[in-house]
Amino acid sequence: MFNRSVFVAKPLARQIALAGQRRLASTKTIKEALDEIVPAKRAQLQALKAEHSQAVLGDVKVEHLIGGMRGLKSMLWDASVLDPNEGIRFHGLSIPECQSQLTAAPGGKEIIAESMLWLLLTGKVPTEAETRQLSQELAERGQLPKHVEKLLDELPTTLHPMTQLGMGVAALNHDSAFQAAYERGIKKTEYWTYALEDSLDLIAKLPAIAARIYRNAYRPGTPLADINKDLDLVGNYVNMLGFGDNHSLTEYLRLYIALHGDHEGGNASAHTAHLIGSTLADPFLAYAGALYALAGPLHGLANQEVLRWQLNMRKELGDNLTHDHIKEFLWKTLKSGQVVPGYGHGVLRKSDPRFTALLQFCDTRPELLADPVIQMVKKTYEVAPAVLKEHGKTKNPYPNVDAASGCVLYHYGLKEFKYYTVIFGVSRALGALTQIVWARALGLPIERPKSLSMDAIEKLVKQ
Ligand SMILES: CC(=O)SCCNC(=O)CCNC(=O)[C@H](O)C(C)(C)COP(=O)(O)OP(=O)(O)OC[C@H]1O[C@@H](n2cnc3c(N)ncnc32)[C@H](O)[C@@H]1OP(=O)(O)O
Ligand SMILES: O=C([O-])CC(=O)C(=O)O
Repeated sequence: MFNRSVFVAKPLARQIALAGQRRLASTKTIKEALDEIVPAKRAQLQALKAEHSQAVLGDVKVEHLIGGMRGLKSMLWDASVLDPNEGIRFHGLSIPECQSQLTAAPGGKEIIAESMLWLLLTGKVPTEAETRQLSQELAERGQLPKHVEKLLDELPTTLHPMTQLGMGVAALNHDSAFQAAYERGIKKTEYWTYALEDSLDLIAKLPAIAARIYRNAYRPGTPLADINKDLDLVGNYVNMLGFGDNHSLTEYLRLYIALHGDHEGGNASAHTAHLIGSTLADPFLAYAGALYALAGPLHGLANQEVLRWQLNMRKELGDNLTHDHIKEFLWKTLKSGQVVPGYGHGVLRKSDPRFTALLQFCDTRPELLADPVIQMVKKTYEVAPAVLKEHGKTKNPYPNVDAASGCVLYHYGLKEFKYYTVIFGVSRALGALTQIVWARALGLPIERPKSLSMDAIEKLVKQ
C-alpha cells in the first residue's frame, strides 16, 4: 500500500521524480484497465436499481415532447457532463484541467486523442506509458481492409465527404468481432469485450478512412503515407492528409480532436450511436449512424457552414471588414430566416469553453493572429452576441465550438471546408464508442421511449 509518511519525508524534487517514474512505469493495456473497473461499475448500477429505481429525477412536460426533449433527464452517460454555464467536464475534469493533466505527444504540448480516450473509458488520467501503449495498439490496428479501400476509391469524389465517411465506417462491420461473437452465441456479460475490440479497431481505422476520402476528393493521384507505429493517432492522421510537416497544424488537430471527443449523451451524434448500439447492432453500424446525425447543419456540419458564411460575408463586403459590416451581415442572415452558424446551443448558455480553448491556441501564434479569417472569427465574436440578443430568439447568443474550429485549418491550407465535419467525425468516436462499450458492460437495454399523439397529449392534459 502507498506509504504517505515515507513519501512526504523526501525532498519535493525527489518526490516529483519518483512520482514521474511511477507514472511512466505503470503500463496496462486499456482492456486490462477496464477489466479492473467493470465489476465496480456493475455493482454501482445494481445498487441504483435495487435502492432507487422509483426515485423521481424531474417532471416530463408537454414542452419536452414538442421541444426536442431539451433538458429532459433521460439518459445514463458517465464519461462527460455538460453544465450550461461552465461547459463540458470529462469525468469531472474541465478543459484547462485536461490540458494540464493529459499526456501530449513527444515534442508537443496539446492533449492527444489516446489520452482523452483513456480518460473517457476508464475515468482515470492515464500514465504516460499507458498512453504510449494505447498509441501503439491503435497504430497496429490502423490499416484498412482492402474492400474498404476499394469502396472508397470507387465513390464519386463529388459525394459529400461525410456520406463517404459513414459508408466506409459501415463497411468495416464486415469484420466485426461483436457481430461474429453474437452469431456464435456468447454470454451477455462478455458483450463489452467484443464491443471494445470493435471500438478500438474503428477508432484506429478512422484516420485512414478520413485521409483516403480527402486524398481522393482533393489531392487525387498523390500517395497516402503509411502508418508510423511510433506516432500517435492524430500524428498519423495529419501525415496521411499530407500535412505531416506542419507541427502547428498537427498540434491544433490534436487539441481539436481531443476536445470534440465527447459532449455528454444527448447530443444528436452520440445519442444516435447509443440508440443504434442498444439494438445490439455492432459499433461500426452504430457509429455510421452517428456520423449521419453529425452531418446535419444544426450539429457538426455547422463547422463547414461557419466558413461558408464567413467567406460569403467577405465576398460581399470586402476584405477590410469592420464591426459594422459584420453586424450588417448578421442582420441580413437573420432577416432572411437563416440561423447564424456557430452560435447558439441546445444546452450551453455561455461561450463554449472549447471555442475559448481553440482561440487561445491561436493567441500563442503570431502567424495565426495576423490571419484575416481568424481576425474575422474574433470580430464576429465581438458583435454577434449583442445582435442575437437584440434579435431575441436564441436562448444562447454566444459561440459554440464550430464558430472557431475551421479557421486554423483554413489558415494552414486545409481549405476544403466540406471536409471539416469529417475531422469532427474522427473525434466524436472517442465518446460515442466509450458509451457503447459501457452500455454493453452494464447490460443496458434497448432504448424505446413512449411516444404520444397530439390527441393523447390533450386527453392527458385535461385529466
Ligand atoms: C457541435 C454542435 O453541434 S454545436 C451547434 C452547432 N450548430 C450551429 O451552430 C447552428 C446554429 N445554431 C442553431 O441552429 C441552434 O442554436 C441549435 C440547433 C444549436 C440549438 O437549437 P435550440 O436548442 O432549439 O436553440 P434555441 O432554443 O435557442 O432556439 C430558439 C429559437 O432561436 C433560433 N436560433 C437558435 N440559434 C440561432 C442562431 N444561431 N441564429 C439564429 N437563430 C437561432 C432557433 O432557430 C429557434 O427559432 P424558432 O423559435 O423560430 O424555431
Ligand atoms: O451538445 C450538443 O448538443 C452539440 C455539441 O456541442 C456537440 O455535440 O459537441
